Amino acid sequence: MVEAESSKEVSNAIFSRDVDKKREDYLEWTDYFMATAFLAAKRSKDPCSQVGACIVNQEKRIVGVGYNGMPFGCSDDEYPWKKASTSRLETKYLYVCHAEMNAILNKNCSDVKNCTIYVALFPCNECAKLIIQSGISEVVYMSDKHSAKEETIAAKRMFDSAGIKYWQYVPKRKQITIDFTEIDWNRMTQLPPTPLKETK
Ligand SMILES: Nc1ccn([C@H]2C[C@H](O)[C@@H](COP(=O)(O)O)O2)c(=O)n1
Ligand SMILES: [Zn+2]
Repeated sequence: MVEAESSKEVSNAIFSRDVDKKREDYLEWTDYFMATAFLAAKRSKDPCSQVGACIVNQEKRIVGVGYNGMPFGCSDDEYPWKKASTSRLETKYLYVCHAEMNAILNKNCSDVKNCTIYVALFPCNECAKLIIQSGISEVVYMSDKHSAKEETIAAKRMFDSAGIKYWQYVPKRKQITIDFTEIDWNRMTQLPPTPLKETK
């Protein structure tokens, strides 16, 4: 009996310590903004590459989000998603709007001057032009897998000339899980609620 009481006290102490103190494993700003870009990418219908972008102002407010997709009025059920065909007109490349372009065009403020764009893939030359002309001053990217392509080399050349800072994001964690059921978890135990017993 005495033993049971004391172990209860110990567990209460652990739980109260965990819920009384500030959380330590919260998302840092860069992780949050890059994760927002990755979440947006989940909307993409592109079967090969889902790219997302998130524009953030100097007050750390998200002012635009986008992902790669077909333009308005151009049905993503009708336009091609193929990478290669005998005719380029039958590939996605002539039609798809890049994530960066959509994020800039989706902006919810008058301009994106001095903003930072978080993007899953290093911008291509066409998006680099849009980024520069829109006044964005910093690019944070996750992957540079197309670094040898002319589009990427040209993009970097233009960023260097225009004084746009760019740097590769190295995630602190490999994965971020979004679990919609978590909100109903027990605050003290961090466990899912015990399933209700079936009543006869
Ligand atoms: N920075 C980028 C690079 C590419 N995209 C889009 C354009 C296409 O939908 C897809 C690339 O297709 P893949 O050649 O990998 O089959 O990604 C973008 O939005 N932003
Ligand atoms: Zn692009």
